[in-house]
Amino acid sequence: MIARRVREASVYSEIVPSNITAAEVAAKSPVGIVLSGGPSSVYEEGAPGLDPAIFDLGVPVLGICYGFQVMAQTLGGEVAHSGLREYGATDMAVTGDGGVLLGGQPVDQTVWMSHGDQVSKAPEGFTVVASSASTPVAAFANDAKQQYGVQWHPEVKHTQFGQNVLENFLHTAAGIPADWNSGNVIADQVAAIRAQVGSGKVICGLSGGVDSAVAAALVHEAVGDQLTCVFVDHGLLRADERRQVEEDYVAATGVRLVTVDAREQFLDALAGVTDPEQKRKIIGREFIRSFEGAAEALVLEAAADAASEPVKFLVQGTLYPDVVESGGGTGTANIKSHHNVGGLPEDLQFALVEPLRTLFKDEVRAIGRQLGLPEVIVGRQPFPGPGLGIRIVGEVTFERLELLRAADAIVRAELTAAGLDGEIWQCPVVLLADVRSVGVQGDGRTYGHPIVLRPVSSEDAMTADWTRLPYDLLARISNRITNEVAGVNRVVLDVTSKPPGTIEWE
Ligand SMILES: Nc1ncnc2c1ncn2[C@@H]1O[C@H](COP(=O)(O)OP(=O)(O)OP(=O)(O)O)[C@@H](O)[C@H]1O
Ligand SMILES: O=c1[nH]c(=O)c2[nH+]cn([C@@H]3O[C@H](COP(=O)(O)O)[C@@H](O)[C@H]3O)c2[nH]1
Ligand SMILES: NC(=O)CC[C@H](N)C(=O)O
Ligand SMILES: [Mg+2]
Repeated sequence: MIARRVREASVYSEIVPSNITAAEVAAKSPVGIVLSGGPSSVYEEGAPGLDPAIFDLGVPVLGICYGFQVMAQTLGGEVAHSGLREYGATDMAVTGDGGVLLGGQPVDQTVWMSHGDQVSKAPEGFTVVASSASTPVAAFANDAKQQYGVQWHPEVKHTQFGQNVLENFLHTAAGIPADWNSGNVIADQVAAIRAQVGSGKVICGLSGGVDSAVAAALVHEAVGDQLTCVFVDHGLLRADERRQVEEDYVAATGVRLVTVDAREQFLDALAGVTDPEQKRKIIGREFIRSFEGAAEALVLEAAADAASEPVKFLVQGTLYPDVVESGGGTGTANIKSHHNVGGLPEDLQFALVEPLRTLFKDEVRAIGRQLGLPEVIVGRQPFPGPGLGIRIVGEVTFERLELLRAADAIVRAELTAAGLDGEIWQCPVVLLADVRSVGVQGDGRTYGHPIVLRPVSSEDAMTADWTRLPYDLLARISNRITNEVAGVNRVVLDVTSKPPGTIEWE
């Protein structure tokens, strides 16, 4: 979230683990450092600390929540567990003139807090610039050293002046210009792709989704017809998806596209598997096997006329959230293994070309528009690579896929008819295959499965809220699904935000 908000301030940002050394930080030449929050308590055995020399690099630092507490502790202040916890919206007051971080903001404001520990004494040289009823030291500043900290979460939208705090740190305190945007990404990436692949052949996993469409367009811009796109029909697709990609997509972009029919292969590999992480790893592996098959076929085809070399490069539309959620490196939690990152097999032979790996979805959409991709592609709702495979809670079978495909088609048709496609981020439809409940249909007893509707609103899939769909629309969807999809006798609505729920159920 913090990285995302920094980008929103037109400053490039990257996440690194807390055990990075000062030398490694220096090697990256950062112009500012933000220390994030976290669940530990600084005084606990084994709590994440940081290399104290980071504070001597002369780089401006902003500590947030746990980062603020670590800063206090490392620089000679004190952190205590007072038993006064603050969760959620909290009244905070700016003290004095607020300094660089809070100057110009209203004295009384609402911030989002989420902590049980607090800084009981600011380190020497630091001025307290905000406090709340339970937290006298809610923010501090040391202008001479350009070091700042806040107990609350400025990255959260519920914090009234949160973005302003971040921008004050970035632009005013650290003096970083607001000059990062998607325009420079295109030129940089085209150059980087050319340098990486040279005259080699490249294949791109193309799904019909936004990310791979934009990745393919960038690579096409860089290396032209060295590129062939490969669409894998793994049998976990939604109704009509294959035709859409094969016809509409090719018509809009003119890319060279090969389709691999891997329906049996995926279904066989998934037989008997119910654990979500295991499903994701199997799907990740079978995707790569399909790409290998397609690459070999291309080489054989080329062998007929020209010198044919193996395809060494695989383009994927991997985004930063895929990497972050897959536990991208040390120090971040593994939430779920996205098939294209954490689900990749160990014996991967391809060199990956992932020009969007550091970007968020809205940035990718902006790049797609700049590259001239049509709105039907750029504005599409996301659909995960593992598809319906991670929307069947329980074993994936052909019959269950058919059932879910039918329910999903109804939901999509109704949302489109209601004109809501542009308003919701996406609406996973989930089959609880291991749950059954009693119903009465056609005057007889049924013992069927529930279908879950998961409409969400989001800006970047990092956080999301459940979308308040009109009741009459929900009623129509429920009615149609229970009438038209045999085996389903109940439709339920998921009213959980992210966090704590993720968007997909598995
Ligand atoms: N059916 C598929 N065939 C080939 N490649 C795929 C397929 N599904 C996913 N991929 C690859 O995996 C990557 C990640 O999938 P993901 O769903 O995150 O992206 P997307 O489909 O391109 O965009 P969106 O998030 O809008 O659905 C894709 O960019 C693509 O490279
Ligand atoms: O290509 C993908 N491969 C995956 O393995 C995967 N898992 C989740 N998603 C999509 O990512 C976004 C965030 O989803 P979650 O809140 O469920 O993690 C949502 O948009 C999800 O649909 C995936 N996309
Ligand atoms: N959100 C956080 O960073 C919490 C920090 C620390 N665990 C606390 O409870 O005070
Ligand atoms: Mg997709």
